[in-house]
Amino acid sequence: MKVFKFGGASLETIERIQQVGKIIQSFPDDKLLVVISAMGKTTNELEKVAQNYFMRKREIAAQLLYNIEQQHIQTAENLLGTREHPLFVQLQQFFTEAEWTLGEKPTRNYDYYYDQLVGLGELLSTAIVSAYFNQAGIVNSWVDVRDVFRTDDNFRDANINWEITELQVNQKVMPLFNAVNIVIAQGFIGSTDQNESVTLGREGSDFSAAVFANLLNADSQTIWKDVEGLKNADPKLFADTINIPEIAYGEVIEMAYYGAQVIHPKTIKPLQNKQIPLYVKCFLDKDLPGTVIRQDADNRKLPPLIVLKKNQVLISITSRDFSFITEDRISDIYEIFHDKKIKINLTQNAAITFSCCIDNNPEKIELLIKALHEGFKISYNEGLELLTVRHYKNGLLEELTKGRKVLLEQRSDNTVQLVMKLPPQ
Ligand SMILES: Nc1ncnc2c1ncn2[C@@H]1O[C@H](COP(=O)(O)OP(=O)(O)O)[C@@H](O)[C@H]1O
Ligand SMILES: N[C@@H](CC(=O)OP(=O)(O)O)C(=O)O
Repeated sequence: MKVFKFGGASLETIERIQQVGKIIQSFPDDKLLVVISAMGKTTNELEKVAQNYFMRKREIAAQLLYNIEQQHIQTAENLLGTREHPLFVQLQQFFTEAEWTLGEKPTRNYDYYYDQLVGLGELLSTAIVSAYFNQAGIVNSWVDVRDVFRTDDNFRDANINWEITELQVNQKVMPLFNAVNIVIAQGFIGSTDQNESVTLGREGSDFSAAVFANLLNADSQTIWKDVEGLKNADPKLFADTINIPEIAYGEVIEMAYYGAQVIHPKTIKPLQNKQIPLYVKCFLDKDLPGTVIRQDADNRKLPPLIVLKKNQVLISITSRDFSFITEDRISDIYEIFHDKKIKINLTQNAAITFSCCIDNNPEKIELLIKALHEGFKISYNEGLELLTVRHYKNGLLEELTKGRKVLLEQRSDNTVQLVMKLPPQ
């Protein structure tokens, strides 16, 4: 058994969806559990639907949803060559459910409604791809992963209940492989014991695939991307990046943790726990060697690994009365961050100041400052970059920091982190 994951970029055009079909057909002897994300940037569009709905701008939300509906129906028709197919009834049902949600007056929090609406992208994409594959002779079964992945109700970042999910994988997914070699499931979503839809965090489909790989005891997981493999830096941000043929789980978990937006940080653990290798391959050219991520990869040949997080804010939290920022106060500060669901990317302590670097999310930061304001004086610096380099070399750091002012620096033997300010434009 192999687990494949195809992300939004691989489903962006009709040609790419057809290419995904060709990749799958080139594994005729394998059982494949195929996890699929929403097409292109659909999730971003659905986020706008959720935001407008919650801000009581229901007409705008309905219009945005209608646009998504038209795009998907057109894609489905282009792939199938007809509108006379049960797929269109299934798509209509998904949209009707979303319209019902839009018709309700919001009585619960935003995260709940977000999850009822935003997971729609994966239901649509998998239904379309599954129907198209079956018509093209790539025989498969479609599964609604909300009947399989049981989670808690931590909406927008739900946690898998492994015990129940394992049971449901065995009862509902395994038997499908008696009739077909290919099962298609949605990434990113699951459901609570109350049958409420949840999402697992943005870009969470890599993790969904890893959950399946773990519970199906797969031989391997492959994430099909628009890049030739895992590189030492994001090729969209840096020229002359180097492809990494093999790398250990531990290095990738660090890269993802520091913000490398290529693999979801939660993906590695379920694979490492069962020693399942993770391949990163290019869907544009499946014969490129790509990258293998596994336990005993030789890390000695690794180039410097560079992760750049843009749009950062450095917050300084200072005690008002010159009292020290001791463990108990730090614990209070962390509790506030946890409560506001804000991830801290880097911290630094001084006698009366606790500084931390976070992603710039103005709404969350406003709430954070309000909560911290009572006990502390707050100052912050926007428009920053957080650069992390593992296995760094000094010459390289000079090059990467050229023209930037370093506001904060932390170094260990093999990792350096710099918070930097760009020169004024
Ligand atoms: N270290 C890295 N190696 C390769 N790609 C990277 C790296 N860091 C960031 N990326 C970016 O990840 C993108 C692919 O991931 P993503 O867009 O999430 O794909 P998908 O949504 O299709 O799963 C690439 O286009 C590349 O710009
Ligand atoms: N569609 C979701 C989940 C996901 O993982 O997508 P992708 O594989 O395209 O990054 C998102 O955009 O967050």
